[in-house]
Amino acid sequence: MDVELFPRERAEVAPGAVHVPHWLPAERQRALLAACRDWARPPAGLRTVHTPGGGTMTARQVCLGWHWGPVRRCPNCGRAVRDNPGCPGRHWYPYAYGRTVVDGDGAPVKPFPAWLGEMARAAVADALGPEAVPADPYDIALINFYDGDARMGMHRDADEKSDAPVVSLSLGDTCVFRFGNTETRKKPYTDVELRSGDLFVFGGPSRLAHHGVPRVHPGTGPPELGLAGRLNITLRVSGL
Ligand SMILES: O=C(O)CCC(=O)C(=O)O
Ligand SMILES: [Fe+2]
Repeated sequence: MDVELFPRERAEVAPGAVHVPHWLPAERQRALLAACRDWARPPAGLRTVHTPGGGTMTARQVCLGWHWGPVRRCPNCGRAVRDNPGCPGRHWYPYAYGRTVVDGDGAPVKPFPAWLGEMARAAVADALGPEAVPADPYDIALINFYDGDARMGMHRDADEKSDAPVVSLSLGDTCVFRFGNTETRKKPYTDVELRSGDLFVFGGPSRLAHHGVPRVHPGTGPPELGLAGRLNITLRVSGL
């Protein structure tokens, strides 16, 4: 139960970017968490991601439908991407969607369930209106798990061919979600508090806006959910 003095209201943070507080009721949060726990198990389970720039992501990730990872071969010189830091091709197209966990156990990516696609469509309709629901099916889920000091740097979700809105659902600990602009990683941006059950949708002119998670507040999730840390599920249309 929310016991806030001032109930949190839905807000359009930028054109096409809408925050809907407590979109998922408690029992749907529990069901989604149970599904995430299954997806996180091997094979093709939760893994540590090495970013295109050579860093290591502190949030661990599992993908459904399509796996987001390094392309196996550099399109420029044909060598394995991580073996050729000097090759300019590395900077053109280092990461892409594929069907196997090339940077993990090599297993096929887990399927994207139809019910998750239905949830994404309902989320877009609620947040942006029925006319914003894409014709193409949602077919990618990226599930990020934040524990300890995990966070996520400012980036754009730009590896999809479709411009369908991205749907983001949060479970567990509250975080600061920074939603910026399409031009730079820097200001102007708006900091939004995402709590367990919150929905955030970004499409239209905000589809390629930079965003990130500068902070997660440990121990702030609903105790009855039974999750230490934060899970974020982003649902996307690949257009592939
Ligand atoms: O954890 C979040 O709220 C954001 C995740 C994200 O931006 C991504 O997976 O691309
Ligand atoms: Fe993102």
